[in-house]
Amino acid sequence: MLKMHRLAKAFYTENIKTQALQPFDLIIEQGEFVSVIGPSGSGKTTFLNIAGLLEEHSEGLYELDGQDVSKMKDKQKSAYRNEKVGFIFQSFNLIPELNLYDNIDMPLRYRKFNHSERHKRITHALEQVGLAGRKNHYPSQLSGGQQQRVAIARAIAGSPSVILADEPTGNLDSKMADGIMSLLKDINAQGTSIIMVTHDNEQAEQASRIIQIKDGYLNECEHTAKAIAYA
Ligand SMILES: Nc1ncnc2c1ncn2[C@@H]1O[C@H](COP(=O)(O)OP(=O)(O)OP(=O)(O)O)[C@@H](O)[C@H]1O
Repeated sequence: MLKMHRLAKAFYTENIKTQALQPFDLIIEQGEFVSVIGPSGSGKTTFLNIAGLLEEHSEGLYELDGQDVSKMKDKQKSAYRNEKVGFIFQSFNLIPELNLYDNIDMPLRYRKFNHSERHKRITHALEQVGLAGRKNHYPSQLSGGQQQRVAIARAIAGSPSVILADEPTGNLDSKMADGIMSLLKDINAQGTSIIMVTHDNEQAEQASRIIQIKDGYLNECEHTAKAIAYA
């Protein structure tokens, strides 16, 4: 569960203050699928980065699975991030020099799982994304949709409580995008929370909740049509 209370974020560059996120309250229960929409520069990535412990918030409280993350030291925070959060990016962010198996293995090694536990997790994750037969391939030998599946396998192999996806289908054609959306829905149905930034209203509608961010203000929306009307 993610619990944010009066959370806000300001960036300071030289003497300029940018209030990227205005204070907001938000609770996301375990197992929810939440879409985040909003115009360019509105604060979506900042929100996702704070949720994923990649960025510090400047005010308020953030608890991830009952732990107050603002009290954590850097090392403790990265270990907690690695355990609790899976990331999926628009540009896949796979390591080109490593085959699929080793790409998925990287974050698991960091968590010091033993060899057989890692093998079990990698094999299962590759099966779930439909790439079991490709473990020795390299990212460049795969289509964009397949590369995103590897990134999803890497995210789920660690059994995170939440997956944060920043425009996961932004670089894919519509058929591949549909495949990735149904995979994300399957993973969500197994209990993993998903928070997905998207510019695609049809995709946003597939989530159980839609949050719109505009000029740093977060608002809950019942429908994207309503969000567009406010934009
Ligand atoms: N590291 C930073 N330093 C200073 N300002 C920043 C930094 N990161 C983001 N901002 C500012 O915070 C605001 C929100 O940016 P953010 O990247 O979160 O928007 P976004 O909604 O994700 O945009 P897009 O859809 O274009 O990716 C913008 O005004 C941006 O310029």
